[in-house]
Amino acid sequence: MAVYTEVADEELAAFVARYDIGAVLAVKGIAEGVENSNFLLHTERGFYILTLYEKRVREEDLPFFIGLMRHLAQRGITCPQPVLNREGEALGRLAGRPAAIVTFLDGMWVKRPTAGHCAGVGEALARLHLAGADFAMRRENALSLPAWRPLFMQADGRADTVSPGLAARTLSALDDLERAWPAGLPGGVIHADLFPDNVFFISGRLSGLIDFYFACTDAFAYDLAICLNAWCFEADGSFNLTKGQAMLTAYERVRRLDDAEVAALPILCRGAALRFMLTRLVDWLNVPPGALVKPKDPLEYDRKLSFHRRVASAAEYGLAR
Ligand SMILES: Nc1ncnc2c1ncn2[C@@H]1O[C@H](COP(=O)(O)OP(=O)(O)O)[C@@H](O)[C@H]1O
Ligand SMILES: N[C@@H](CCOP(=O)(O)O)C(=O)O
Repeated sequence: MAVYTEVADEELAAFVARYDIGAVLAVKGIAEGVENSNFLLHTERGFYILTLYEKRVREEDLPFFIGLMRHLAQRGITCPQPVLNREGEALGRLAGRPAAIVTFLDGMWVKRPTAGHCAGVGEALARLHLAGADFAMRRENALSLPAWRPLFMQADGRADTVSPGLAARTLSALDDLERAWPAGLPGGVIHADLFPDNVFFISGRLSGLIDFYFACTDAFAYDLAICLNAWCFEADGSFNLTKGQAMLTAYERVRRLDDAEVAALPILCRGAALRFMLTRLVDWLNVPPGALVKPKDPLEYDRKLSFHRRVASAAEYGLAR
């Protein structure tokens, strides 16, 4: 469960009283997620999500995330909407953290995605990329290539305690990526964390996207690489070509990849795998005492990275050209 910050009942009641959502009837820490503290808030007006922003979210970036969710919703992307308090503000402070209340989205995330789910995500991702085109704000990706070596340094020489050889494998991948990371690919607003737990479905149909707190301005194809990593591998570590094909075909029905993006896909997939391996590794080695959180396995992404390092072209992900 990701609850890093506890909220006292009186403090919560005073915070909620600033909104037009009635009094608090119940509040529960949410048993998913690893980044922020999330609570399901039941008030006299219905259900909401209360988020307290934690370590990786910079307070100055919050207007970008809040503005983006509103912008995307206006363009037909179903995502949580920030609730404004009586002063017209979406952001406040609670228990010493920046905090916001957003609308509750119906739907469930899928633990075992099928090729059909992967197609749904491919299409939704491309729609998100197009919908973000006229969003006026920019936010650099704080977890892109320049951040990876410093993140690895945070593992503080302890990588090999997680798996023998992990430090050497990571450094070799980092060297390769720093030499060849592509520049100038088509880009704009990307979600940057569209994992299964951030995509809701109702009766097999995609019903909404959540968790825009890594969203930023970066290459569209990198976002697709993140999704290929997160959705198209099986529990035994194998890449499922049918799922990759379903995702890429559905994406391209909405937004066609250009030749440079197709050529870059293998290295983008390596970068995406390394990025999630590194944040997971740092979190695995630094669980805050008393936090209710289940850290995610960094080695899952170490194995995915090894797979991508053997990939020669986007055809191996299922892209037909
Ligand atoms: N707007 C929402 N509507 C419904 N459930 C939500 C909403 N936001 C978050 N959740 C629930 O909370 C969980 C954790 O949220 P998430 O934003 O992924 O956490 P984190 O900020 O730690 O990444 C989700 O998997 C989902 O179950
Ligand atoms: N998707 C990331 C973790 C990001 O946080 P979450 O709270 O959305 O799960 C990963 O799997 O490493």
